[in-house]
Amino acid sequence: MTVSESQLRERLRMVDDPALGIDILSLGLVTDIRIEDGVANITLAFNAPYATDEMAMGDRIREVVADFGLETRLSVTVPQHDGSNPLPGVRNVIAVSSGKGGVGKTTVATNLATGLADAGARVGLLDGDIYGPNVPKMVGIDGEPGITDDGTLVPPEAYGVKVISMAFLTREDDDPAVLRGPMVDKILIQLIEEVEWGQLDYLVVDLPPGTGDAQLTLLQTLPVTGSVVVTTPEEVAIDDVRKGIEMFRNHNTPVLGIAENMSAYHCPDCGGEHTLFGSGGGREVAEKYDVPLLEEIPMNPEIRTRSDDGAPVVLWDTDASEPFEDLVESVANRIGAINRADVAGIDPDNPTRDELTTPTTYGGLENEDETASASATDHGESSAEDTLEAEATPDAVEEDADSVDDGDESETADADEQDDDEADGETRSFGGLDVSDRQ
Ligand SMILES: Nc1ncnc2c1ncn2[C@@H]1O[C@H](COP(=O)(O)OP(=O)(O)OP(=O)(O)O)[C@@H](O)[C@H]1O
Repeated sequence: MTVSESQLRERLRMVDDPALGIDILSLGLVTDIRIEDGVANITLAFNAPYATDEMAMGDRIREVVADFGLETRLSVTVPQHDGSNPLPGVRNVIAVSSGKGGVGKTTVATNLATGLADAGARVGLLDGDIYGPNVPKMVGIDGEPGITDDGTLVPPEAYGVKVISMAFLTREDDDPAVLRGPMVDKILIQLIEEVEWGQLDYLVVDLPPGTGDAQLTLLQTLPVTGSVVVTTPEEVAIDDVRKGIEMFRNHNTPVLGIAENMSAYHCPDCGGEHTLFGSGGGREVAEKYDVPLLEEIPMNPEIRTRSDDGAPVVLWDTDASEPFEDLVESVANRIGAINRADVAGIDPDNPTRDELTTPTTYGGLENEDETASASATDHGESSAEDTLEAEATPDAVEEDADSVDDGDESETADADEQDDDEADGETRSFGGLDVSDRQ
């Protein structure tokens, strides 16, 4: 059967976006289609690498295309931010925040970062918690960053995650409580801008607890894609969550959702479930503010012992790791939904067809070849093209766990491979997914 590009394009209306509930063509997510030698080359405006929803849409597109007897090659053209972005190589910034201290914010940030890297993504972790920079300990780094000739910090790695922490820049005898505001700002900006982050799919930022000046500095300096708000379920913690959500909304930063930590304790002795900090607070506040409840993480001593050992629990295949695996998936999917809603010009929390504009946001479906790339350039977007080819499967935990023993020289073979590939712009492949960056 011969099929034209416009016929194939129309057929892609059969592929719905699972988060936004609208088909990908109407959303303007299909930015180019070309059929050559029995292969349908389709370009998509996706920007959440390894998000399961985006991989599922890729599979669905392949099925639809196969009905025409064609093979599929999917490219992802990512709108990169313009020149004012201090981190041009970073696709998504995820802020992890909490209204008050001690609720498990750093535990969530470290598990999120290492879990995303374990799925195959390129990840950085910025420990911006000036009052308790615990990230290096929780991921088992005791080395220090390297430094280039021009004074840029080179982050040490753990489990494939590039890590920078306040702990690297403040001496042990520095009392963060006495650091004055401008000094804190200076250090935070240095942590963001003077670091060799390279190309990252996700930069996870562990914010200090609360809603003070340090948080505002970070929000004003970083292009935050969305924030995860961590809380325990009790009333006083929930009151602080409200302030946090309002702070993000005042800065036009999407709230990815609530992670309720220490939700319940499953007692191994009596078999009962105890809600030490009450229950339902996270769900209540999520409903009130119309944001997703991303996960309810039970209290489990294994979560603490793994963190204390510098090997986040998400990397271990146990009962305690499951809520964090789910959280990683929900966060990546939510980031993807927010980016795709942005392309479509609609509200990710209330997507309706009424708000849709012409589906040619930055592609050139109607206008072939040169026009498509010219259109992307007009928007000040350099396009990185990724190729989705197969399903992702997480890397073996043990291999990653071994690599932490090497401390700050813990760059894994995978990461080495990845760096080489990036340098010459060839396809990089890990976790079963082929991705090629054209820089
Ligand atoms: N679900 C959980 N079950 C058991 N222990 C937990 C859980 N979540 C966190 N912890 C433990 O609670 C302690 C506090 O967690 P964490 O340091 O992540 O909190 P935080 O909100 O970042 O604190 P701070 O405000 O001091 O930075 C740590 O010892 C951590 O291992």
